[in-house]
Amino acid sequence: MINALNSRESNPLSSSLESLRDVISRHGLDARKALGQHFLLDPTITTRIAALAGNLSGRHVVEVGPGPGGLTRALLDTPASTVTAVELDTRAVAVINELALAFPNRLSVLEADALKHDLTALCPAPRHIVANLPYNVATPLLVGWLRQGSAWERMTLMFQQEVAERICAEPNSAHYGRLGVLSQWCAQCAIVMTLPPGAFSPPPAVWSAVVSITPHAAQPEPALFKAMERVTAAAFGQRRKMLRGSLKSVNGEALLAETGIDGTRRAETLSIAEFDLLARTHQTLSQKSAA
Ligand SMILES: C[S@@+](CC[C@H](N)C(=O)[O-])C[C@H]1O[C@@H](n2cnc3c(N)ncnc32)[C@H](O)[C@@H]1O
Repeated sequence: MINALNSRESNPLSSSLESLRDVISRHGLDARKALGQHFLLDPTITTRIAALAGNLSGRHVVEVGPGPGGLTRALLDTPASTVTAVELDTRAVAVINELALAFPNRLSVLEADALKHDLTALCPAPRHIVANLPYNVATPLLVGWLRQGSAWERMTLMFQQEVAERICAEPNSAHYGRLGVLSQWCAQCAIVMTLPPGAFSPPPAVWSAVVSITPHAAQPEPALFKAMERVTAAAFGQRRKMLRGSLKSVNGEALLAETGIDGTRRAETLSIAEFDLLARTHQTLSQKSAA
C-alpha cells in the first residue's frame, strides 16, 4: 500500500523543539550536493516514515545520515529503545549531539562514513535501519546491508524513485535487474510511500520513494551471496544477450546444462527462484573445480 500525504499527524517532540529551519541556520548547515543532502523538514512526513518502520518497541534503530535531525526527532517519538545516528558531515553531527543532550540514554551519534562502518556493531538485535539515504551511495549501502542478512529485522529506506522501482521490480519488466534480484532474493521488498521533489529542502531533481525491506528468515551464507553477485553481474552485464552468451564468464555452458535452464532465454525473464538455482549451482561447480 502506498501512503498518500494527506493526513496531518502531529509530532509532539518536534513541536516542543527549536524549528529545524532555525537549527539549520544556527549551525550553518546549508545543504551540500556532494553529500546528497536533501532535508525533510515537515514533521507530517517524518512522522509517517517513522510509522512505516512498524512496531519499534524494544528495537534498536540505526539512522544513516540524520542531517538536521527531522527524521531523528520522529524516531525518538516512537517507542524505539535506542536511536544511533551515523553521519559523515561534522556540522550535522554537532546538531545531533545537541539533540542527544535531551535524550542521553536513547540517542547517540557516530561521525563516520556508513559505507565503511559495520553498523551491526552499533547496537544489539533486534535492529532496524531507518533512513532518508544520500542517493549517491544508496545502492552500495543497501547491498552491504543485504549481505549482512538477518542482522537487520527491517529496513525502511528512502531512495530516488527509479532505484526503489528497481529494488521491487518483477521479471519481464523494464526495471528488473541485478539490484531487484539481490534485494528480493534476500528480503521482502515493497514501495510504501512516494514523495515529490518539493517535499525536500532543497528539492532533488526526481521523485523519491520509501521501500520497506524485511529480510527473509533464511539467509544465504557469504559464499552463496558472492556466487549470486557473480551470476547476476554476468547475466545483466549483457542483458540483451541470450544466457548462453552472457553467462560465459561464469562457466555458463556447464551452469545451463546442470540447471536445465534454456540458454536462449534472456536474464530479464528469469525468476528469483531460477537465479537462486543458478547461484547455488555456480557455487557447487566452483567448489568441485577447486577441489
Ligand atoms: C538525504 S540527506 C537526509 C538528511 C535527513 N535524514 C533528513 O531526512 O532530513 C542524507 C544525509 O546523509 C549524510 N551522508 C551522506 N553520505 C554519507 C555517508 N557516506 N555516511 C553517513 N552519512 C552520509 C548527509 O550528510 C545527509 O545528512
